[in-house]
Amino acid sequence: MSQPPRRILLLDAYDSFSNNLAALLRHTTHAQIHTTKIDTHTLPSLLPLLPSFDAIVIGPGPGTPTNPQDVGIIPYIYSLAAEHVIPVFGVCLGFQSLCLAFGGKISRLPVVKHGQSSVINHTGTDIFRDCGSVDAIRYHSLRAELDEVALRQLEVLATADDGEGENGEVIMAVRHRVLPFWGVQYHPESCCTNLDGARVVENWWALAVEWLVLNKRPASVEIPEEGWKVPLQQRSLQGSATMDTAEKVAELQVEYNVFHAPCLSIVELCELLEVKTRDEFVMLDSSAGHTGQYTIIGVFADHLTETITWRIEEEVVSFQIHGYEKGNARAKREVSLKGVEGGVWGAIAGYMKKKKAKGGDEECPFWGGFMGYFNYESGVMGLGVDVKKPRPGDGAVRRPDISLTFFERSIVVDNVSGKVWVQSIHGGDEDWVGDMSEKVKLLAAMSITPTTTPPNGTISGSNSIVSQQRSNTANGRKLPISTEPVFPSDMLNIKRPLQEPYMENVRRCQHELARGESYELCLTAQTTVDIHHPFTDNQQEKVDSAWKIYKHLRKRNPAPFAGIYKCSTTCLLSSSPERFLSWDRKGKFQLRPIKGTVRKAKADGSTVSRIEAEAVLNTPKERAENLMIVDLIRHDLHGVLDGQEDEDGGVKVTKLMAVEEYETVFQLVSVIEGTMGERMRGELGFTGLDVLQRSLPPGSMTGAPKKRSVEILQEIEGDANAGGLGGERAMYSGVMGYWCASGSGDWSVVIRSMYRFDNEMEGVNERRRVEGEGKVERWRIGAGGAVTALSDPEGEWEEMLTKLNSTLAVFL
Ligand SMILES: C=C(O[C@@H]1C=C(C(=O)O)C=C[C@H]1O)C(=O)O
Ligand SMILES: NC(=O)CC[C@H](N)C(=O)O
Repeated sequence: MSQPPRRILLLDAYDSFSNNLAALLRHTTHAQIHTTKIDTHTLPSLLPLLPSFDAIVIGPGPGTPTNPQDVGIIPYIYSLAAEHVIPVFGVCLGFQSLCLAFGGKISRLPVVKHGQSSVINHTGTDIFRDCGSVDAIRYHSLRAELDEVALRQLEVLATADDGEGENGEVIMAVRHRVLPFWGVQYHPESCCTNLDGARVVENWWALAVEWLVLNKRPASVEIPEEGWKVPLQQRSLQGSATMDTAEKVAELQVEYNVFHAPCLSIVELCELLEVKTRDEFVMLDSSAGHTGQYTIIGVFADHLTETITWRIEEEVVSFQIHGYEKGNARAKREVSLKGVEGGVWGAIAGYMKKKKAKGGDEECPFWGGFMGYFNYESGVMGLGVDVKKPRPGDGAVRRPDISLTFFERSIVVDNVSGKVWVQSIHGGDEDWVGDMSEKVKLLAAMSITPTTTPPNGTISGSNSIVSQQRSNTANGRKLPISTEPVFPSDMLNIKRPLQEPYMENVRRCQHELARGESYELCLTAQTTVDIHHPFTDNQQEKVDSAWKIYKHLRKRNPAPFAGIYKCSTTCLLSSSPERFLSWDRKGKFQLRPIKGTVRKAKADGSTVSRIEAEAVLNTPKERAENLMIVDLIRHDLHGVLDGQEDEDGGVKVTKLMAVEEYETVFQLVSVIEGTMGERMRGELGFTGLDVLQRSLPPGSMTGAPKKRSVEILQEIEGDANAGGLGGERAMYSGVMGYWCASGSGDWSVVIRSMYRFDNEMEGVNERRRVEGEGKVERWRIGAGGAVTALSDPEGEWEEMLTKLNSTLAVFL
């Protein structure tokens, strides 16, 4: 007779590492892991479910075990009546709660440990059986102390010696002397805890099963669906997207021309497409090495190109078709989100569900599809955190929190090989593809100088990204980087955050870290640049500096994830170095968080060398900052890719803390990858959008644990003097990128960028016009950095300025 599966209940205390623990449990125990939040159930609703489980694991989390709101149902687990007792393994907050439940005392560590490793001294017995030398990662501000009375109930299995100058000896693991309860203070699931450190989970499971057998606990029964409160299986956005039955899935045939144009200038190409005079222009631009290879331009077509926008406050999503006169009834429709599963995300997924592109060139990353942004607040909403209202800058004109344009026509340039694709998924669009190809070829031909182009049109030596990047080249020659500001300084009014309030915010963050509320907080601030345009008689003339500024930006701060999104009352200009999330057509996912920054320019005018940068980035402070985000990102990815009982996303860290060089900074970068299984992508209808939605906002911009950190930052970032917008970040800290109708996607973190709202510009204009001073437009630039317990406020201020200046430099 086959045994029923073993099941473990994982209680998640709103941490950003819980899914890593679930993955480790799944691999080592081969049991089914079911996760629920610490406050989903009350004791009466949980008790009837307990026979369905063989053990409970209580995860880490922010806050303190003495605060009922931070621990929810946890204390009840340790005080279950004898007939309900079940084996338990507590990690960090779960461990501290175990100690507290049996007489231990919780206090603050004099020196907190977040993302740092320690040698664990252990007994070599019990859950440490066969564990050799344990090197483990710690994320805690609090400690458990056990006096004689508590020690009668709990046995210490491991400690770490932090030295008398720090915390002295800190308890790292305990077990109850009679009951089947174990706990560890360190994080066995961290990717930098060694194998011997993770082995405790395997040993615990063996001991737990032994206890189950000895105590003749009956085999677990099926989980009753009702009473469980959360769906046992996650649903995909497309799986739940309702489709108009009249509408059918359209197979969109890609028509394309591909040719070599190695001397094509991206700037000239944009100008050919009338970037200077158009109200709307969208381009994802790669103007420097590493991950940056392609430039993708979405080409607007009258009466065809559609933009989807949504604002958090609204219960409708708007669809606007490009090119109609204002007021034309066909230009815009609004669709109610009432009853739409997945809300605006479900609506976006449903839109894409009907569009499947085929027949494009596999080598080309984008065939047609969505390009646009999700701002920071749209991600915050998804965490179940309220967005602060009223939002600054709000005015008469609608400012979307999500804006995505569906492009049927596009031009893609491979900046390494010089290949160009002109493509359309509109069907019957050969004429446009043909005409546009001719125009682009002609433009490229005009730039060609015989010395740089081989006669047969192929390119030699194209294997180095850097050597073939054409960002700062014209006709193959490297241009000197222009240091001319875009506008004369008397036209500008720049308002930077003030140093003292910013440093005070760093200290406030550190206070929260000391209290155990967070392990790392990415503090940010915003700078405004007002451009005062001289008065002209023609007030209708549109102030458009965007292209002028962008051209400078791509020269001054070349970046792999640069871009322009000028559409629907907002304009975003980015020169981001950071990929957030990409996925290919076969379901392979990649995240590439950056954490750890060194400025290249030294005070004496010389430049920091790579070796010097590596020395700085190899310190415990920088490595800890990066590791915390790596563990958080692993959690985000595991959360979706391992979501189904029989699915294993194979989440792996493929690059840990590599030093990468950019125009003005060195950065510490890690790469995390995973795969979405065929069943998930096929039958269950999961797409990259599911991963994107559940991973926003980017962890590198929040800190860990994500939810609590976001709440804390909303409070701290309110102060206007410190560059706060009342807790709002808007486009900054969001993501920008594409979701191709072929199934792939690539999204960057919106940093080293600037953005503008039309209403802000016009609001100021009106006043200025009356005063006869002309027009004013306002750009905002966000910048910040991760604050940890090891940060120094002055250093954080400098780091924020370094990042700010990589973008602000175009105005200086
Ligand atoms: C906050 C910013 O950057 C983020 C913070 C980093 C850090 O703390 O080292 C590095 C890259 C980004 O994830 C910014 O550029 O404004
Ligand atoms: N990782 C954790 O669970 C941390 C627990 C607690 N908030 C502390 O800081 O000590």
